[in-house]
Amino acid sequence: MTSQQQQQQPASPPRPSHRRVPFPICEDDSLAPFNPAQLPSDHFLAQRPVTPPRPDSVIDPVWVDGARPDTSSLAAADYDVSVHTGFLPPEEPVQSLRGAGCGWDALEDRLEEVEREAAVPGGAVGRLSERWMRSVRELPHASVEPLTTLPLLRRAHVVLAHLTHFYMHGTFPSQTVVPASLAVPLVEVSDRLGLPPILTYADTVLWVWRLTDQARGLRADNVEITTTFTQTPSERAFFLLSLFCELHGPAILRLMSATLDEVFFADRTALTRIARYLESIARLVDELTALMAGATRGGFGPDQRERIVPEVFYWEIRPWFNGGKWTYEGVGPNGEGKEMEWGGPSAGQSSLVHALDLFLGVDHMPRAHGHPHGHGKGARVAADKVEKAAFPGTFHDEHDKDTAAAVRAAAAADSSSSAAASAAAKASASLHKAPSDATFMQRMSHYMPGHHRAFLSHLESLHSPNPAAPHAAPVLPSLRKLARRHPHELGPAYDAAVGAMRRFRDAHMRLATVFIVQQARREPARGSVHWAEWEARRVAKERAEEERRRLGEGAAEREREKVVGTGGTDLVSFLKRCRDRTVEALLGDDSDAQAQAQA
Ligand code: HEM
Repeated sequence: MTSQQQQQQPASPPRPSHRRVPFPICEDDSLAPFNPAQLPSDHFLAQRPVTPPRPDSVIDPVWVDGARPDTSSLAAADYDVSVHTGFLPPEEPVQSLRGAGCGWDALEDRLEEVEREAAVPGGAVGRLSERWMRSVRELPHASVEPLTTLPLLRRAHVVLAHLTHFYMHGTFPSQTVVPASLAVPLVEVSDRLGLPPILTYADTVLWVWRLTDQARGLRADNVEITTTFTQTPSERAFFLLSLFCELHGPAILRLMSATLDEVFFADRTALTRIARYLESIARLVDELTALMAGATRGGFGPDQRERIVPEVFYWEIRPWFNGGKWTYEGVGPNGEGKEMEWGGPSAGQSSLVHALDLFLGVDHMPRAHGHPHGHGKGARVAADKVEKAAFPGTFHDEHDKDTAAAVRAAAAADSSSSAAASAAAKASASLHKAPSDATFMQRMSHYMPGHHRAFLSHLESLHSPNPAAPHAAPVLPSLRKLARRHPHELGPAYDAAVGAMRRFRDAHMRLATVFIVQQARREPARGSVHWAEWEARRVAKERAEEERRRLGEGAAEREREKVVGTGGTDLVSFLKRCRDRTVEALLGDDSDAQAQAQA
């Protein structure tokens, strides 16, 4: 543009210098390249966490310097979120700790051995050799001393968490004691990462990939999953499905960041831009939905070549993921064992989905049935009851004590007996441990790397005044509030984004139905360790049917619910509830939107 043309342009209103979308949003974006110094200090992608994650666990000063997240990513580096890779690490993960010394070579060796041993037709749950199990117990204690960077710590968690799950489910019924050779370094490494000492979504998706061709960078057709339990294409595809979703993270986060910049100003230009960004977010979320729909139909990813076989997933892969109430040997203050209960990995631990919910104002807080906005104590108690029914092992209650006792008793008995089977079923229903007043989504955040959890809590705090420091930082109106205030400018775009999240959850429910609910009803292979458990359930169900005939329909219905339990009914109603919470966020013809706008 010539200087003469510039003079003829209508003068645009002066704008503060930090009104700048921090990253190029799309190809034709005309904004200047991002300079991190231009971000306002309270920008959600700029600020250091107010409280660093798990500060009490950072005991090694070397770690403080060496393991800080990579700050070259120009995005919320202190939160370990990258502008190029989102919640995935900015560099290809460390592939091996060989050469680190201090016991890590031996741990890598055990992992390589067991991956080979477990790669047998029909799966190896409950059938690992005593030779391998013993070799794990006899491992020298690995020291975390050489793990001075975040990528090294991540690899250590991947190795130890996989070895732990191989070990615990290498016998049937599963083990209940994590040997000190795994437990001690796992707890130490977990503390430093702000993770629980169990296999998480980070270990199975975020941190276990490598590039096929280094020159082509991170993209869906150039990435491979490196560590699996079964070495099957189905397991690789299962993790790739989530990884492909995460690849949308950078674009989504950039749009969220740009939106929040505009929310700060909320003038006419800002509202137009926000509407555009929300529509783009809706399109990106629809791409996640398309991935899920592809996986449900049979093929997804580049050339639709990835495929997860539902029965292989359910019977051969998924049992390796189970968490439980385990004794971690040698981790107590005086070297004694410590009992802890944790659930296994779930894409419910994906920070990306949580970030979208927070950003759009999808509220998962428990509330009383029929009271969509009820948040009182009574409402929470009622909703907790529903969650307890769906995930009985999630809560600390009498049931947990019974489960541990039942498992111990069953382990002592014949492993093919129905007692062992039903105890194992009970144990595998033990999913997630966390405070009983937290929602499922809150509990899932305990399974995210500490930096990501801090990122989400910072995102949340942008809209909520800090009662301890009411004047500390300006509080942004939530996007939902803003959309209600400006229904004409923002309503349709906001609803488009929330509607996309609803379609995402609809597609996810279909996926869970095909891969879990339907499979739970099918008979596993006769030779597999699951057959006895399945048979015990079948017999119990038959008994319930007899009861139905004896007691009449209503009572029998209740019996049937008890039997199906977490195998189907409860899971579906839980996922439906997450979907319903999303629908509640829609503004639609929200009658009180105008009233809010006046407020
Ligand atoms: C075959 C693939 C999948 C299956 C069988 C599956 C199954 C499940 C199940 C059983 C739950 C209930 C809670 C739990 O057990 O952890 C769940 C929750 C959840 N999953 Fe998946 N899932 C799959 C893929 C994905 C993917 C690719 C994503 C997205 C990254 C995802 C996101 C979520 C979220 C966010 C929740 C929490 C509930 C909600 O927000 O609706 N899942 N999933």
